[in-house]
Amino acid sequence: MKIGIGNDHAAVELKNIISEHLKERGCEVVNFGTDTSESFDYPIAGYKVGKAVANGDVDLGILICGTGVGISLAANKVEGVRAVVCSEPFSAKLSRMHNNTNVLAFGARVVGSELAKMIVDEWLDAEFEGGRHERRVNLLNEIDHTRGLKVVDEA
Ligand SMILES: O=C[C@H](O)[C@H](O)[C@H](O)COP(=O)(O)O
Repeated sequence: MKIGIGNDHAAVELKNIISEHLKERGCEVVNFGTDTSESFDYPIAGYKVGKAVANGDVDLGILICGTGVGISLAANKVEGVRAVVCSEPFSAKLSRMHNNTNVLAFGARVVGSELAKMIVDEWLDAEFEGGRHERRVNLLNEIDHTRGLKVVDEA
């Protein structure tokens, strides 16, 4: 599996730890983030990873900034991206099973490295369940692709 990883200056160390962890799992890792502590604007990395996921250049994306919030917001602006910010493994796992998320974000100022690895593992090991969840993800996709939702707009 090919994973795109992105980060800002707040998350260089955790990005390196998570990249190593991903490689140990057998993943190929493509780095879209900064590698220095110099101030770096998170939307750039969030957009790059989001675009790589949406284009199919990578299978999934992982984003880390101070909180995971800004960088996930940037990724979610890219059509086709469903990014989730998680500080614990349960939501990470369910976000794939129910919401078919394709980008995971967390905060280097929020979670420690061991918890971050658990979040990543639960997310990667989970699978989309489909069924009723597919209908809901399709509604999300409709908003994403058309900026509207027929069931609401035409009611
Ligand atoms: O959501 C944004 C991220 O948490 C950034 O990492 C954070 O805003 C950067 O803050 P600063 O420039 O104060 O390090």
